[in-house]
Amino acid sequence: MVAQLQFRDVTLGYERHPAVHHLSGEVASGALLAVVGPNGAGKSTLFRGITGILKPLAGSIALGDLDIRDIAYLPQSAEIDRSFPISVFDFTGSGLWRTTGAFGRLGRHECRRIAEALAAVGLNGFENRSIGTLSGGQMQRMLFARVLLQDAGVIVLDEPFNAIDAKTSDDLLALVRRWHEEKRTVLAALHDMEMVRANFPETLLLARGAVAWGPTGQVLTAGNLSRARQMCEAFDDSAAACAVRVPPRVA
Ligand SMILES: Nc1ncnc2c1ncn2[C@@H]1O[C@H](COP(=O)(O)OP(=O)(O)OP(=O)(O)O)[C@@H](O)[C@H]1O
Repeated sequence: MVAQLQFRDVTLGYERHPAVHHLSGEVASGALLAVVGPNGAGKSTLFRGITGILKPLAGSIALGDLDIRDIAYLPQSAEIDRSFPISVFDFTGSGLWRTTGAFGRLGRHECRRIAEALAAVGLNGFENRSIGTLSGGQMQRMLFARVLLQDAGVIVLDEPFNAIDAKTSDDLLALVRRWHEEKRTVLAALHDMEMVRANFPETLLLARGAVAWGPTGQVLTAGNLSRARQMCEAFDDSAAACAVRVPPRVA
């Protein structure tokens, strides 16, 4: 197994209050991993750590030879400021920033790629619409189009199927399957356990720390799910960072 991501006793949090505690483990290159857990379990926090938005309070997340720009991140749609005056075309085109730079000119080739990505998610004809006019499902499709354009080796999806209808969810799940077939590493935070059981071979059950991590069938047991709920309920949100700081290991 070639590890793509390594969590080395990593603790992540906000203003010195830990939200994810002492997580260790590896995500193999090409894995299709579901990250599940109750509300507040730390799924988004973990993803912010992986994408470099949040620096660890202790421990580290090793990326091997992966460049952080080769990680595509689909945030929860609630995190997108829909009042920002930007068109669907330009928003989606920001997926090309890695190659064009933030103020790079979009040539004919780039414009064609953006159009193709929008077509792949069923949004042809929406190019000139302002993002604030999109429905929830259309917004989610646009976020997937941006990830498509990024052409990244690691794809991190935070609740990608939240509050969307079955057709949209099926279409977008097909893209996830395609990324997996293309040997990209995909991590997705999900709440729908049936979807996880049917589509994600590996699962990390999180409740501020790892409750279980491995083959989905062995992780999603009634006992583990109940333990995760209890651990989240018992967690003290105002706890200070651990007194003993674990130094990052040298690769
Ligand atoms: N920006 C922030 N500042 C302070 N605390 C935060 C911040 N974001 C999250 N938290 C806290 O960190 C903890 C973990 O939250 P997180 O959003 O990572 O959980 P989650 O598993 O993604 O939850 P959900 O399923 O509800 O999206 C929660 O107690 C939350 O209140």
